[in-house]
Amino acid sequence: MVKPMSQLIVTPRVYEAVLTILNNVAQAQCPLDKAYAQHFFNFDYASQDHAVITQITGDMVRKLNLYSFITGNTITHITSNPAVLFYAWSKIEQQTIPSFIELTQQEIDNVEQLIDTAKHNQSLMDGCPAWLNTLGENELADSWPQERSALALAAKRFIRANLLKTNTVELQKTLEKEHITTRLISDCVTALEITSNSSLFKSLAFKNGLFEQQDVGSQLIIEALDVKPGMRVIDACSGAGGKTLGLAAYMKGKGRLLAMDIEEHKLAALKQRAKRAGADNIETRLITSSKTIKRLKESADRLLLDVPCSGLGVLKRNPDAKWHSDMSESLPTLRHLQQDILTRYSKMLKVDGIMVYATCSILPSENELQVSAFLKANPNYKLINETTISPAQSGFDGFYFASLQRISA
Ligand SMILES: C[S@@+](CC[C@H](N)C(=O)[O-])C[C@H]1O[C@@H](n2cnc3c(N)ncnc32)[C@H](O)[C@@H]1O
Repeated sequence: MVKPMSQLIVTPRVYEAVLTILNNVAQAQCPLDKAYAQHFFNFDYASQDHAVITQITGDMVRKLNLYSFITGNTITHITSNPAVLFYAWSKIEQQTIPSFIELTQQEIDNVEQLIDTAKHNQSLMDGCPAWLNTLGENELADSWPQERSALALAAKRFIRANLLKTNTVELQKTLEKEHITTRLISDCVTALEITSNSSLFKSLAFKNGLFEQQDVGSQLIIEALDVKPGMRVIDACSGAGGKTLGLAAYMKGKGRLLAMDIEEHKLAALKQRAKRAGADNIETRLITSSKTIKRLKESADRLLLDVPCSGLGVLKRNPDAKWHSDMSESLPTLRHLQQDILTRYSKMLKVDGIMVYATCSILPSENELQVSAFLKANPNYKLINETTISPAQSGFDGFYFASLQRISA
């Protein structure tokens, strides 16, 4: 069972908010982050209530199949009996039962009996759907149960200090003045863990570009590229620039950093974020055809291929992904795309240059097996090292990254 952070105060307004957001995710198939964004755009809450809403909704979305088993409602109709749902949540998360919910003795007995039954099925207690359990067992064998349990926990919040403007020690002091408390992370020079419930994005420190929210694994991928000021660097699947901005900070504004993606709106968001971060050596380029890539042949000292993947390493952060698809169609397509990107995009690297292939997955079929297949077909690259960040062992999100060097044309 998850140990609660503290006893949460569930007011009728919090209760209604959780049900609305949950309905949007479970019934309308809205991604959790969008459901939060929509709700919090329309309604204002005190920061304490905001935190309670996201914690309870997250607890429920992480284990929708468990709540479905206990309430007797399908996942899409999980909110049909809200009092039973909240009672079950209080019991599972060891929280105080909201004072205003009313249940019959029979409903209470039923829930308690079903929780006792569920405790004999650890996969159900971990909120793991059958398709994911089979996939995890096939790919990770004995290490899967531990990873499965780790992926069922609430995600911790981490930020990356923007080295263009500050460092972790200085940032920690600045944030304290805004009542945001943090902890230094020994494994990573840019990371702080947020230890208070404070809202980050309303802080002055965020508006001034002193940090970005980012998991430690992502920050370690940035570090692995070992970029230096003056280099020519390509981030070929940059998205909205989570890692591009970190790379820019290590480059100290010197050299050329090209951020590329196939989605224009992501590159537009990157430009906004770069402005706030004070990162002015970033150029964005939309990939419109294979020519965009061919024109950059042998041009990069460093190349990041942060490829599209199943995202199964970051289920703590995006638990809704477990319920929206069983990935039986998307996973083979993704693996094919990953190998295609490795094969074609690696040609942008100069001889002696280093590229990092990265995913936010812990499945070997998206990670080490992709890299070994690439190396077999391309003996002009060599593996320098590879790392899997295990959610079970690290407490962070799950990632994989491999550094490869091009040894000849
Ligand atoms: C894992 S995400 C990247 C996240 C990003 N690097 C970050 O740190 O925030 C993968 C990205 O690859 C992009 N993508 C998908 N197919 C692509 C392709 N063929 N070439 C380049 N980028 C692609 C997606 O739009 C998505 O933004």
